[in-house]
Amino acid sequence: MDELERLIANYQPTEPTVELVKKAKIALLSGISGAGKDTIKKRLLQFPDFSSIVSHTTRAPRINNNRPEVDGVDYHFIDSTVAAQMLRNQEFIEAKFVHGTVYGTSAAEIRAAYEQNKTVIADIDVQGAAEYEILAPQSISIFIIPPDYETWLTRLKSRYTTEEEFQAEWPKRLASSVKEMTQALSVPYYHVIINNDLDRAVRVCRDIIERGDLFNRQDDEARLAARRLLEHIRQYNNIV
Ligand SMILES: Nc1ncnc2c1ncn2[C@@H]1O[C@H](COP(=O)(O)OP(=O)(O)OP(=O)(O)O)[C@@H](O)[C@H]1O
Repeated sequence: MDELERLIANYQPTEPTVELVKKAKIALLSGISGAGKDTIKKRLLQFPDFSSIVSHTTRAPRINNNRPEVDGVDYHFIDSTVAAQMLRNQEFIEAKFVHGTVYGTSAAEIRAAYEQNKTVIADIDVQGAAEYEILAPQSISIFIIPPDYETWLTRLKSRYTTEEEFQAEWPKRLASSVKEMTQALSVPYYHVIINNDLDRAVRVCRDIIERGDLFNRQDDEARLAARRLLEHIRQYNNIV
């Protein structure tokens, strides 16, 4: 086991960090690939009461959706020496070691937002949101879905220049989308948002974040829509 792996295996956040995470205002945006997480997050960040959580990673920046990742926006790109130092200083809320790469969220990201009374927004997978539910049960978890199967495919395809490129990526996206949606629908804490009209989706997101963890009929209807969409995805792709 190398030094970084050992530091992560034994990692514990400080007590003040644990406390901070439990009282911060946190909104988590999950959803299937192409549902609109990034688009909605960017719109929310235009309001002064939101800020984003940018994670740290030791991996190199790469091209994402035809765009090179930007330091400080997509991730804080750090080397192994800095990562080891941050781990020793207990600067992270949590840290992971995935295929030789360190990923972590620094407490400073949340502290700055907390001191300015802002809500932090993170675009996170269902597994990550489940971990936040334990660390920060007050966080608001939102699962974004496209309005229907055809619209989803059109939006996903719009990212690729050729049909071949799309087809090469599709099996991976399809499998992870079915998995993410199935997991999201199996837990009670998600507010589901149908991203049809973008302005409306952003407004609903803001309303949900402001009103806290109360669920209402609109949430039930959106959950039903998510179940129907999942059924359609399975049917159209012969997934049993
Ligand atoms: N309400 C909307 N109406 C029309 N197009 C939309 C809407 N929301 C998002 N889109 C478009 O759909 C595509 C996918 O959106 P986005 O990149 O935000 O998805 P994502 O959930 O972040 O995906 P991924 O997890 O794969 O990065 C983009 O081209 C975006 O411009």
